[in-house]
Amino acid sequence: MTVKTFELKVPASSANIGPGFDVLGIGLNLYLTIKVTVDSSKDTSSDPYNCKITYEGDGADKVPLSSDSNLITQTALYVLRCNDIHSFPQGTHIHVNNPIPLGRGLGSSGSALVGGIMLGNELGELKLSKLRMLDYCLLIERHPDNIAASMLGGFVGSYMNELSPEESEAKNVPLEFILPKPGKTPREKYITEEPPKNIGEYLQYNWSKKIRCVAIIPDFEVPTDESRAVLPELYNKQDIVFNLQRLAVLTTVLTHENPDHKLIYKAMKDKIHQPYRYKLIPGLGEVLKSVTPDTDKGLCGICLSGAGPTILCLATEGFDEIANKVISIFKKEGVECDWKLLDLAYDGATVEY
Ligand SMILES: Nc1ncnc2c1ncn2[C@@H]1O[C@H](COP(=O)(O)OP(=O)(O)O)[C@@H](O)[C@H]1O
Ligand SMILES: N[C@@H](CCOP(=O)(O)O)C(=O)O
Repeated sequence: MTVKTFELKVPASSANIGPGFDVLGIGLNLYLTIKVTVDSSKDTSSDPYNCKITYEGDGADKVPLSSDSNLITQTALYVLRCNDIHSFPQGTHIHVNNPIPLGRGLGSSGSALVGGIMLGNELGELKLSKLRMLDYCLLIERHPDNIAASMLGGFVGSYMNELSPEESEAKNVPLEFILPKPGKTPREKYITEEPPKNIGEYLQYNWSKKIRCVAIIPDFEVPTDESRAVLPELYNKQDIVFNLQRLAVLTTVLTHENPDHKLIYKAMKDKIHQPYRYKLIPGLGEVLKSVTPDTDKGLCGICLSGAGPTILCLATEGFDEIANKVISIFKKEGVECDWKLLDLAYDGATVEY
């Protein structure tokens, strides 16, 4: 009888940071943990792929516990399948503890994907590097900002490489062939090939240790798919240049040891995703307009976190006051909020035996 145990820890993320839509992200010290035990003497045959799942934390009332429909295990099965392994080892048990609120723009799905890929990597003893694992993540998530921040940690910029026509075709394969719905897709259509190599490039920037993150979390979900569906296909030149100019300044100004609050605030403005998302998040326009370094001591910048509805305030002090101001604006719209004071998770996703 062999027993193997290990624990995966994956940070939450806040993607975009204002103008860096699909480009920038920070890993946050709010961790999805996955405790794994493989005990070959245990009977796990009641699950279609031999994996007992237990779960606590956010989403406990709705996250599926069958390995063919849970995002973490579906993702692990995808990596295993690409490496010619078609089930979890006999006696696999994963216990998930998830404090990351689902559907709020703190990267819960990105963290689940990163956790799932790492789970497959460990169980299959595949020895994939973090960069290679990001290729697998990108076939599912299709934008690099949140997954790169969760996988690598810290403050990360990323872009997608231009791929050959064949590689692009492989990258854009329908999602249901990668994460098949239980019983819906014929087995022969499952993707069993490894993803193209080096789909993305990533760079970790420094981050001023004086800047902390206030996440104000409204009590409703905005699924990322819906929040992306409201964005236009085409943009005008002025709006793109507006964002590019700010992005160039933002990635450096956030690294300065002594933060320039007013410059950060201005450099965090955006014209390519936040305005289109106002209609999904009552109060968002008012929040972004009303909380400023002039009116709120300690505030550096404010933006929508990921696809929303969470608001990310970067600040050096006055954390409670800033959070309470945002909460009071949402309250006028009938929206209740929770809030958390977070710091960057510099190590990214980890595995411990
Ligand atoms: N720990 C988890 N385990 C299983 N599924 C998860 C987990 N975290 C997120 N998900 C899935 O991802 C969905 C949320 O993804 P998404 O809409 O992209 O929001 P977010 O901004 O939180 O990433 C959830 O409704 C759930 O289906
Ligand atoms: N760039 C993406 C980021 C989505 O992040 P999430 O935390 O909401 O999953 C977007 O803005 O759509």
